[in-house]
Amino acid sequence: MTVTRGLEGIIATESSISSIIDDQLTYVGYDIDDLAQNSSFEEVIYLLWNKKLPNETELNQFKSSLAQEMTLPQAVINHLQSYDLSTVHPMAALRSAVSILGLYDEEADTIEESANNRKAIRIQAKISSIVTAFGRIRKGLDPIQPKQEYSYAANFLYMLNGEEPKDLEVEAFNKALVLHADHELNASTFTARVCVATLSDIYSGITAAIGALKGPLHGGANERVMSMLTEIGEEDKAIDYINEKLENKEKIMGMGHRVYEQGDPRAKHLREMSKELTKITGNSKWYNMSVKIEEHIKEHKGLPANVDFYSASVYHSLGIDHDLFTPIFAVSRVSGWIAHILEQYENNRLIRPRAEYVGPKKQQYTPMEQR
Ligand SMILES: CC(=O)SCCNC(=O)CCNC(=O)[C@H](O)C(C)(C)COP(=O)(O)OP(=O)(O)OC[C@H]1O[C@@H](n2cnc3c(N)ncnc32)[C@H](O)[C@@H]1OP(=O)(O)O
Ligand SMILES: O=C([O-])CC(=O)C(=O)O
Repeated sequence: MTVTRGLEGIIATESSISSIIDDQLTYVGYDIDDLAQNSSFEEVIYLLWNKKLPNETELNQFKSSLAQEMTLPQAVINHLQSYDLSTVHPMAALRSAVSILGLYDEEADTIEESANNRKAIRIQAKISSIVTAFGRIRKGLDPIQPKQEYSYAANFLYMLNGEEPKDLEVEAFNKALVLHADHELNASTFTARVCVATLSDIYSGITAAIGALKGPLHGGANERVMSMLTEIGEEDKAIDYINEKLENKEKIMGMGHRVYEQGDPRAKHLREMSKELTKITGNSKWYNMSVKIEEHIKEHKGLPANVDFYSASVYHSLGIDHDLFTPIFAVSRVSGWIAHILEQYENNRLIRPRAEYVGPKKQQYTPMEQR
């Protein structure tokens, strides 16, 4: 047996959802640059789930079905209010809350196609309400009901902050959601597919995927990028800080990627947004510091920035709490997880690779009293 550590380069499935070819990312064949520039997040969700762009009527219907499903069961809110949110990481709370959401969905345990399509809408709609409710409850505030007339991006910011978001904020947040929506067979998507390939249900698949996204080598990196920038504090300290980390063989969060060699095509959009948002904050420190780090790592390690690097300063500029960065990634990526889960069900086979056994062999069993 040949072991490929981390399954690098292994083609584990066929998929017609997103592709990365020659460092270019497409969703259903549409270039991410075009989608980031032109589309709403709702349009992208529709594209990922239906493999075609919606016409105006289809999009309006889709938007309204999402907006109608955003309200959370009171039991989920009660659950969020029942523990000490000052000590719980929001990704842990989200993982548990999505699982609990399944307990209040009468169709949770069926994997029948039309039920799955209805659950897809419910989960996509409600995940944003869970994250924003968490963000408010821990500050002693009540969750806010979404506005039917708002877009998904605008509703998220509104439900989090309780005030009408500015156009530039909605535009930036919508673009971030579009850019994070899907990414071929990344670790959390693979996790979701492995889970449902046992013919388990969609809530189990999403709960498992949230657990995988939480880790710092994956979605958890965006929060840690902001911790790093905050720890550095001043622009002129950035290079010494990074050099020390590299000398200690520590990884720089938001840098490097398993698949991209030259660079992550999403990073340039987030870099531009990070720069643009300094217009709102009047503070270009985090953007300037990020550029310095990116250039230094590229030059000295040959590693490009990934999607998590500039999303940190983008979300910070939008006034979002740092530990909500990864939950926001989940709010977007759940669209991709659902698309992959539905694709897995369509042509399912149990995912069960092998391990090469390297432990001791032919051991003699010793009775307890002789050990
Ligand atoms: C949305 C996302 O999930 S994007 C990724 C988010 N994660 C991060 O930003 C965390 C930081 N980055 C990393 O840890 C890695 O680049 C990963 C996990 C993303 C991909 O890495 P892999 O393909 O598994 O590469 P691996 O971790 O084996 O690293 C290969 C070499 O590059 C180095 N390297 C990779 N990334 C980094 C980094 N960010 N900082 C410093 N060195 C790095 C490793 O130390 C290793 O060096 P060595 O060969 O001298 O030991
Ligand atoms: O594809 C990966 O390995 C990680 C990533 O960039 C993502 O999930 O967006």
